[in-house]
Amino acid sequence: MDQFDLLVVGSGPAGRRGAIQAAKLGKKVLVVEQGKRVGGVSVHTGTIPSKTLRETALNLSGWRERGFYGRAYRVKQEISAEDLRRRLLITLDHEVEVLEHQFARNRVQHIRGKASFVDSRTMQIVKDDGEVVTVSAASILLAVGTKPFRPDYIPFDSKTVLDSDELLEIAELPRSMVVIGAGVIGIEYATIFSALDTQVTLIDPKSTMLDFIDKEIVEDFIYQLRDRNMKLLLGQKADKVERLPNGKVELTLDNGRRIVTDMVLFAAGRMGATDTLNLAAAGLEADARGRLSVNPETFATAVPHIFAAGDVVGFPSLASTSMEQGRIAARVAVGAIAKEPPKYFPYGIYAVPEISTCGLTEEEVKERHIPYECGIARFRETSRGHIMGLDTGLLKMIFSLKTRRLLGVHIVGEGATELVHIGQAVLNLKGTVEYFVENTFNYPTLAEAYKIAGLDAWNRMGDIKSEL
Ligand SMILES: Cc1cc2nc3c(=O)[nH]c(=O)nc-3n(C[C@H](O)[C@H](O)[C@H](O)COP(=O)(O)OP(=O)(O)OC[C@H]3O[C@@H](n4cnc5c(N)ncnc54)[C@H](O)[C@@H]3O)c2cc1C
Ligand SMILES: NC(=O)c1ccc[n+]([C@@H]2O[C@H](COP(=O)([O-])OP(=O)(O)OC[C@H]3O[C@@H](n4cnc5c(N)ncnc54)[C@H](O)[C@@H]3O)[C@@H](O)[C@H]2O)c1
Repeated sequence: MDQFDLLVVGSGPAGRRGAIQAAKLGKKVLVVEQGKRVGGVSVHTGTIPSKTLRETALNLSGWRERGFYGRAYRVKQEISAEDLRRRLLITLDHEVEVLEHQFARNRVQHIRGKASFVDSRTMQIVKDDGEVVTVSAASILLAVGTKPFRPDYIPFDSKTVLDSDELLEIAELPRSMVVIGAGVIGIEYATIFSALDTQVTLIDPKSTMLDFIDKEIVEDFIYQLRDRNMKLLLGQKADKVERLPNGKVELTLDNGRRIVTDMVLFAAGRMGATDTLNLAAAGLEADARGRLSVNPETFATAVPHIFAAGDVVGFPSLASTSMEQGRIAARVAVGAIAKEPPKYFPYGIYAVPEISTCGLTEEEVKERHIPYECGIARFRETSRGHIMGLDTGLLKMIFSLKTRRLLGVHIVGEGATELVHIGQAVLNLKGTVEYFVENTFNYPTLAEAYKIAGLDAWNRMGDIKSEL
């Protein structure tokens, strides 16, 4: 039986970063991955495919140029599912190639198979051909991620009623689509398909959406979705979903309303992929959603030499945070020093338009009774915005009146997920409104919106007090 310093189950962002970190510290590392290729949900069905699809949709539809040339502008008149898939396959190939090269350079061994516990230090790996390999390790990192939540009352068929993993395989683009679940996945895909001229209806039992995002940003976002004729049915539930003989799908909502559509995407959350790990043999137990509890600083589970990181430990379930969690877990596992990441990390929602945010929302600032001032800039006020033909886009910053420090930055619009990092740096370095007022920004850029929003707040906050 082979013996390793660290055995990593799963090759997504958490597993991959953890494995390479341990290898960089000179440890003998094995990664087990059940999928055909390394990369995890992030590379094969989640982050990278959805973002590639978005990029292709925006490029081929000419979406970014419509501010100038009108809503009828198209780069390609007939966009097919094949057009979308072509770019996807090339991007995924590159991602996997880079990852395999990283493993090879760092002497990380990897094996294809399904891992499950024999005891707390031993796992068996069942390969595709049925061969069983047993390995043991001083520490184990569970980075098994999640799979889509698929309740029994939804008649999934991979063609007209699908989950978000299956959506990438569709043969043709639907003319109409109902998305069930207005979480991040549902919203991203709903807006991407809407940009491709699919008539999209988004349904969620909750009467609000994106509750963790600043309300003003969500209101602006919703306005933009309605303005382009997307239907938002919030506070409504699909009680029944039936496939019709003519190939369409009929939904019956809890208020009796019926909707007939070409395709249904069910995107109502994900479950930790722990059901086949035989956790009990290691002395571990998952919660009802298949997730594992960990110490938030070390990512150790209840069994001290078994760690878990990434989506399997729950919030925030991002590729970005999963990578950091995996790295920290691996460092702790092999006895190196690990530092907690800064408190505020960015959240990027790659909808059309993008939303990105870091720090406290205005609602949170109010709840904490912090006296504050907001600064707002609209992209259409920037020269770069004029050049790009933008008539939407909003950047909002919130400052403490007491310390003048930036408390939160919230953006909706073109480039939001890139722009947010300026605010994130100022926030985590404890910068004040003066940073934006005193520094010169490149011109013309969208980043100039920071300057405009900074000045907007500063004009109302008054000049710096002498005691500061
Ligand atoms: C549609 C979609 C879009 C997303 N977009 C973004 C985004 O834009 N930005 C962002 O930051 N995040 C995004 N995410 C979230 C992101 O993909 C996840 O946070 C990230 O993939 C989690 O990484 P992970 O390492 O925990 O596991 P995963 O990436 O889920 O990988 C886990 C791997 O473990 C393997 N595995 C599981 N069980 C076993 C076993 N028993 N034996 C062997 N192997 C096993 C699986 O096959 C899988 O390959 C998105 C997710 C989805 C679904
Ligand atoms: N850009 C990004 O960072 C990004 C993109 C996609 C996904 N993700 C991650 O993936 C994870 C999963 O995303 P998600 O959108 O599937 O889940 P989610 O939990 O964020 O949202 C699920 C939505 O479905 C609704 N819902 C729950 N049960 C339902 C039911 N039975 N019928 C109808 N609606 C129901 C909920 O009200 C909620 O609005 C998230 O945690 C997210 O962080 C991140």
